Amino acid sequence: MHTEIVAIVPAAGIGSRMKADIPKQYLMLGEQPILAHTLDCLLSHPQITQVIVALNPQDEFFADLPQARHPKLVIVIGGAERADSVLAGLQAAPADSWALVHDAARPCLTHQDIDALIASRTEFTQGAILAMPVRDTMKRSDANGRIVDTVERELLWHALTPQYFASAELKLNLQAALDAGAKITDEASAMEWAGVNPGLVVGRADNIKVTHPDDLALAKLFLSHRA
Ligand SMILES: Nc1ccn([C@@H]2O[C@H](COP(=O)(O)OP(=O)(O)OP(=O)(O)O)[C@@H](O)[C@H]2O)c(=O)n1
Ligand SMILES: C[C@](O)(CO)[C@H](O)COP(=O)(O)O
Repeated sequence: MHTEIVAIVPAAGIGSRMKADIPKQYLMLGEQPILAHTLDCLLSHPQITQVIVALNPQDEFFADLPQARHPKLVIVIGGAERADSVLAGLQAAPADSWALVHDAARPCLTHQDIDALIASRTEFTQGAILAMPVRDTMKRSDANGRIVDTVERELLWHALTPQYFASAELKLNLQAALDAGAKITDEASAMEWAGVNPGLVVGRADNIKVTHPDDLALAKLFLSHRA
């Protein structure tokens, strides 16, 4: 059974936690911006037929990226929240495709992890996400920063991206969850809202999301080790 696989890249954020003077996806990471690294990984994967990028309506940087002219690329306008940007990408996805939704801010993704996630569909037929088991003891705090209790960590995971679902099912469930006012911070939470139990595929620890200023040096170190 051949299924078309598209990548959807929410890239419409402003990166406020990064405290930079430009959106974080355009901060230089070695020789090119963060988003360029992310796009290179997805555009070069042989099973990905389209890369749909959701941009901020005020984006003034994307057109200058060499990747902007790639024949596999499709541009859509993102929305107020990440989920809205993903939904805009899903509107442009072929109806019978499967979507790999991947944060622009995760530039250290590898083909190895993409291959593992795509292959997981034989086991997780309703979709799966890359994730990392929690390694530290996990504490829950009160509003004053004091420990309330320790959370059992054996079954806790860090959700990563890509997150891999049938485009039509994800679009339907994401729209319904948002219409119902559900808090949706990743694609799996929309599928969970609809009663699906997505699979968890162990991903690389270096597939970090560049969120705070010190994440940039870490991402640079990870990519330099690849080279
Ligand atoms: N309205 C939004 C908000 C976020 N994103 C994208 O979703 C990804 C993960 O979100 P996050 O790391 O939170 O990025 P920002 O929202 O830009 O960061 P911040 O929350 O610090 O402003 C990023 O690639 C970001 O560009 C998006 O496409 N549309
Ligand atoms: C999708 C995600 O990267 C999974 O961990 C995360 O939920 C994004 O959160 P953000 O606050 O939008 O960065």
